[in-house]
Amino acid sequence: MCTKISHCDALIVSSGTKVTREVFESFGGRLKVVGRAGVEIDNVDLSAATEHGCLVVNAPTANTVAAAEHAIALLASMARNIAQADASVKAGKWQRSKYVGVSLVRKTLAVMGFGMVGSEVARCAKRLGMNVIAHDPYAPVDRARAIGVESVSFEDALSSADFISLHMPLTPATSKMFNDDAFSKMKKGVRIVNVARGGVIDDEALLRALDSGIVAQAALDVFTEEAPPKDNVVVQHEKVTVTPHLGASTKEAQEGVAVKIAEAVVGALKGELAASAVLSELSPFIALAEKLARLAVQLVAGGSGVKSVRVTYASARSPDDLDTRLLQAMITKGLIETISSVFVNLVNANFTAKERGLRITEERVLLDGSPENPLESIKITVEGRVKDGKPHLTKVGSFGVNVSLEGSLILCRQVYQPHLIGKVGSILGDENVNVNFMSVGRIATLEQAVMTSGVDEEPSKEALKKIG
Ligand SMILES: NC(=O)c1ccc[n+]([C@@H]2O[C@H](COP(=O)([O-])OP(=O)(O)OC[C@H]3O[C@@H](n4cnc5c(N)ncnc54)[C@H](O)[C@@H]3O)[C@@H](O)[C@H]2O)c1
Ligand SMILES: O=C(O)[C@H](O)COP(=O)(O)O
Repeated sequence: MCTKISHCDALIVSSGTKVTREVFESFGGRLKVVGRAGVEIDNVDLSAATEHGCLVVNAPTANTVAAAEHAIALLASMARNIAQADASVKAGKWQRSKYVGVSLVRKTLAVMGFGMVGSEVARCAKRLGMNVIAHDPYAPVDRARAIGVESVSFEDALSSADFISLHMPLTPATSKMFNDDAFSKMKKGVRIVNVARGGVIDDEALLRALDSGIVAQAALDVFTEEAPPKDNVVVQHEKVTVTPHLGASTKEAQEGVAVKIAEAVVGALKGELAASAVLSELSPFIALAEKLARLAVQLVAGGSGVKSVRVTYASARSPDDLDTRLLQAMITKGLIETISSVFVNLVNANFTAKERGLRITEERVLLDGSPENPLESIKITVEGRVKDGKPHLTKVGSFGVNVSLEGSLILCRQVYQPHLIGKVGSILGDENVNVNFMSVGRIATLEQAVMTSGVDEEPSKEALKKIG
């Protein structure tokens, strides 16, 4: 493929095509945009795209209904053993008592991930007479309430659901989040549907849950490895119904993503601002804006979600001399990409924010002093500056801190008291996680504080739980 495509300016792919660093290198810098005709862009090497100055755009809404309909189809066919019964009759058997199913009406469905697909599944399930609850730490509570769905905690969703349908993106936080611990909290006999990403389920843990009867049935459209090996024990399990990543495979959805991605690619090729056109003086602030937003959205996890964000730029430049469109696009990117499968770039940032009901208001603080430096600081809920060309976090809420935003950070709110720093250090040390710096921002002695630790390695979820 690499020889043919080296004469192209744009590439459009589905989830099945891996756009690797080698593909970008084979273009010799000619490739200007990669279009992902779908939602998830986990098949595109984004750091290679950035290094090669290539925009990546996707079509995040055109297959939503198709995916939701597929989830409902799998839910209903699993509950009534359609796939297993079909195979049985085709094999010349007539086993009516073997395939007695369960009803959906008045049963509780937990929708995990209340975004475009999850909320559509919830609407469909309510029309089928199901009681629907949702778990999504970043979705505004009123989004679920608006359609009569109760937002609940992860544990409450697991313990009260008869059916669980997964609709969150595959991120470091959601990878294998349905593991032995999660299955142990579920109601015995629960039924699970996954049309999100295979990686959110720990396959071995699912197998143990199926064999122990905790999980009565599973219906899977997505897999950790696609196509899964023929002898994959989960795929071959008699209690499992499987389809080959068909969530978006309707004529209507494929036409929809085709039109949307063509428009996005043309828009990108004509785009006002391309990544490579970034004014070099703003470059360090681009990274700062995105990192502050990624941090801010995680700080509100479990709250009512992010609906409106106020951004304050402190600068000695007059407003007319400082174009913040790019900074706002990067803030949108940080706020949405951290919790979603949508890929945000300069071309789609405004549209994506509006589509998710995210309001970003900007204000300026005009500083005295030399306009040499384009910006003194950017404040979201967190505040940061650029020091020696690197993004720095300087405030979390009302707490002053001073930490580099390079690499991974752990932030802990606490009442500052002796031994806490040592305890956090030893929990991380037990996991061979190297702490490259630690700082505590506090208002006064023995008052509320924020401890910020920079770490070289990603600590385990268990370690973070212990620190919490
Ligand atoms: N099987 C298919 O063919 C198919 C089709 C469409 C979408 N998908 C996949 O389904 C997933 C959802 O798609 P979408 O368009 O609804 O995306 P979306 O971004 O609209 O929704 C994802 C939701 O997950 C939530 N989320 C993030 N982290 C979470 C966590 N830890 N716990 C609970 N919720 C969390 C986000 O807040 C967001 O609301 C994506 O992974 C997408 O790739 C698959
Ligand atoms: O992420 C998506 O949009 C879905 O998984 C569909 O992927 P596809 O483009 O391979 O159908």
